[in-house]
Amino acid sequence: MLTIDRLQVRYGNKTALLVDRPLEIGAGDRIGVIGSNGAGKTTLLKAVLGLVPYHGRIRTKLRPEDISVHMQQNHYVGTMPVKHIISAILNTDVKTDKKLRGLIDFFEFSGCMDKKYPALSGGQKQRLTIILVLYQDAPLTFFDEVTSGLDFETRQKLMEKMRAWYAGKESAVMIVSHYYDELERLADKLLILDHGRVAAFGKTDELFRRYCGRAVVTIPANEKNRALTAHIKTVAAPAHLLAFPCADETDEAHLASLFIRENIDYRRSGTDIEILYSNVLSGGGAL
Ligand SMILES: Nc1ncnc2c1ncn2[C@@H]1O[C@H](COP(=O)(O)OP(=O)(O)OP(=O)(O)O)[C@@H](O)[C@H]1O
Repeated sequence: MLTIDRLQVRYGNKTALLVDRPLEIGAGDRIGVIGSNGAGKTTLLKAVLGLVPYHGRIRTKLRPEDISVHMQQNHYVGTMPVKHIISAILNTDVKTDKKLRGLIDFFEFSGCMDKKYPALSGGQKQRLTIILVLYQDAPLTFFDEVTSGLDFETRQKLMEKMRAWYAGKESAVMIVSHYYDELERLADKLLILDHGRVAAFGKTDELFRRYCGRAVVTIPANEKNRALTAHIKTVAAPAHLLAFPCADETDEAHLASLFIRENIDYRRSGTDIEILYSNVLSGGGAL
């Protein structure tokens, strides 16, 4: 659908993004893009959309109108009800357009239609833009931090809706997010950027196996737990956790029985994107 190859974006004399390997986006892909502030995530979307000059190649048969985008900041007229904004932007009749009604119902937005934009909550504002974006049924859609600023519960609900909306659809989605939990729900591939470079790209489960093994078991990083596990191999993890890689079931069972015996709360995961991200950045590798 779209291949990004040897892409370089510079702002002045500073390289903001350098993609040194082909990144392929295919039909049905759900690609999560992660990286710390300034890693080049938005710059990548802007290059694909032709909003910034770049060197390199972006190969696609998609026409500009086949790509839709939900950028971080959106502003709408604040003096008229939202329903008029929707019908003006989409050039359709809100009352009779079945596809639009379906989206409004799906995202539980009908109660907001008579409100003005400034009167909407953060989550409602995001749902408005999502409805406008999804209405286009584009083969490829970019979402740039759709849920930033929303509370945990609203984020979870919105992501669950998005996941359900896209289930079984052929359209490809690329979603930039700082929230690992929502990417775990939505993305099956990951693009990890670090200081403008591609640190990793691939299927989430394959990357997980490469960097962390079959699973990781995590426990709180306190003094007692450190002492107890000093002899056990760890992988990189956020500061509040100790993470132990497991190559197979036997490793998992061994750790679980130790932690049960010692009455330590533990968590097992084969998909934890935060741990995966930590290990990609720390240059960790296979077990
Ligand atoms: N218009 C611009 N002019 C100059 N530098 C820019 C411009 N836009 C972005 N940059 C710089 O390019 C780098 C990448 O920025 P980008 O916005 O792509 O990061 P990001 O990964 O999306 O960050 P965030 O998570 O904070 O949104 C940063 O160092 C940023 O300061």
